[in-house]
Amino acid sequence: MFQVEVIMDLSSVVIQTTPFEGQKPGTSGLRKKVKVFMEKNYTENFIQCILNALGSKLQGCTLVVGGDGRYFTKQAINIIIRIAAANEVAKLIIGHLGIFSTPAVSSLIRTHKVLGGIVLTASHNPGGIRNDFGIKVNIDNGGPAPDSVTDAIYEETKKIKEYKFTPKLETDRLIDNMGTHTYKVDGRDFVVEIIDPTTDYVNLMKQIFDFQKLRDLIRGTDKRPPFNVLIDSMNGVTGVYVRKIFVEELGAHPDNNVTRIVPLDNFGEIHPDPNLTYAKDLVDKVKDNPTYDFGAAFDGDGDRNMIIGKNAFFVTPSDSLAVLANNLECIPYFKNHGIHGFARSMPTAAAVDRVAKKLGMEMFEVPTGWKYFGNLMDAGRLSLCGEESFGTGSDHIREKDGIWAVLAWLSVIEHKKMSVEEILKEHWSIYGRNYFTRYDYEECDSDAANQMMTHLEKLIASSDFVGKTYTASKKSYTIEKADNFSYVDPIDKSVAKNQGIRILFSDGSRLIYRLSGTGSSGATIRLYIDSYEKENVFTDAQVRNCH
Ligand SMILES: O=P([O-])(O)O[C@H]1O[C@H](COP(=O)(O)O)[C@@H](O)[C@H](O)[C@H]1O
Ligand SMILES: [Mg+2]
Repeated sequence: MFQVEVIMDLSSVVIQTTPFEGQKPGTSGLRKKVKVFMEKNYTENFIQCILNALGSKLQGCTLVVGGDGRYFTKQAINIIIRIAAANEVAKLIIGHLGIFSTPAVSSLIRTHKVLGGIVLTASHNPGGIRNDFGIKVNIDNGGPAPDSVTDAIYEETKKIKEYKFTPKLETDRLIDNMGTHTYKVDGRDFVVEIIDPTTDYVNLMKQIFDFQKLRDLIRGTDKRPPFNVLIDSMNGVTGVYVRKIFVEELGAHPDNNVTRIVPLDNFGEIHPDPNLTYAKDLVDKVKDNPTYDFGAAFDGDGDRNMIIGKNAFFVTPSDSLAVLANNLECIPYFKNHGIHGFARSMPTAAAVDRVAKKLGMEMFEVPTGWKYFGNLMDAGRLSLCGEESFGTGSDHIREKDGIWAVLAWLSVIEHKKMSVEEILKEHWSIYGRNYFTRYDYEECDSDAANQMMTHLEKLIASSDFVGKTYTASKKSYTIEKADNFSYVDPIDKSVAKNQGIRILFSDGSRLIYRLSGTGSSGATIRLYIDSYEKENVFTDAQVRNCH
């Protein structure tokens, strides 16, 4: 660590620009192909619009900046530094080499009590020069910006005429070394602090979990053999955190217990998305080696997770949420902070609702997007939430958190002294099972996808739709209700409309159609099937839901 005092007084300049079409943030920030972000002024415009949308809070503020290290991260950071300096931002806290996982940004914003952050990621979308980049804004609670903020940014992008820039501020290799750099820009102090991306986050995890118990689980003790894990970072940002937490703190073996833990700017040409399709490598390794008791994978920016047990026994994200909800006493954090309610996104299977009911907890159903959980957490009404899209998290931060989810699962396993499969089977025999499947239709024509949604909307509005009965595999399903999901935030009363077509059946089963908000081109249609069984709980979900 070092301090650099740059005495020279730098001046900012104003550069003329014109708006770009389509700079509308999606579910989780602006995601486009790298080559789009590389167009002259494209990234500069968007950054200036973010700062414009911050309004009077901008002057003298501190922002956290970093991301999953994908291609174009360094170039984007250099642009952010020069634009922030010219716009009277007082300080940027940036991860060494530009690296911060999304959960780490959320944590840093909270621990440093700063105005917000700029997260450079396209999450699970492939990286590299031919693939995706993304820019996302987080607000002062550490969470993704709500619609009101992203709408304001979008409005700015439609009318931008100029951006401010500090051309002589030398950014070359700035993020390669940790330390504090102080500049004079237009007579004001401007500070860039480059920090270790792991320190704050590792400390947070140590406060939440019992690291000694987790170490005993992984290393084994006189009384129990080592619990053999395989943690797969999929060449994404979690690699640096996995090395610190699993290898250095918890004693996992660097060759046998962790894999793909060096972040690569193209994720090694894979799709860094932890699911059965894209994390097949992990699934195969755990299947082929019966000594593995557990496997987990994360996405590019570290907020998603997938959990599998011995023989690659798969835990759906919806079940993962329900199991954790049922076992929070295994995690020290919740003993200290209490448990204040659960939530899930609308398409997520309703397994957690049953746990909430049994425990007498408040339960919320929100639109897809982690940003919808923030207000409830800030109001002290939500402790644990999750999404079918491989997101699980708690009110320790305001993002979903992949590493947290794995440590939570290991805490439950340590406490219950049961395997992943045993835990799931016990859960289903108590609560019944929500069989869940999702089908994705990617890169569809956008107009055609929109027409399909319009058609569905008309269909569910027809007078004889509700009450219709369908029979499949000797079971009858009667439509009880159908709508296009809309949500009124219980805290600030903001309204989110058109969040997906829901067809709800009288036994609690559901069919949901929605357009994804995270792609970078074309449309992705998602079809979700959630079907509840009280008794028949041990069938394959694909088989069950295809009937
Ligand atoms: O991409 P991430 O990991 O930030 O995940 C993002 O998108 C997911 C949905 O994606 P889609 O709109 O494609 O269904 C959301 O569930 C999640 O809260 C959001 O952060
Ligand atoms: Mg992600």
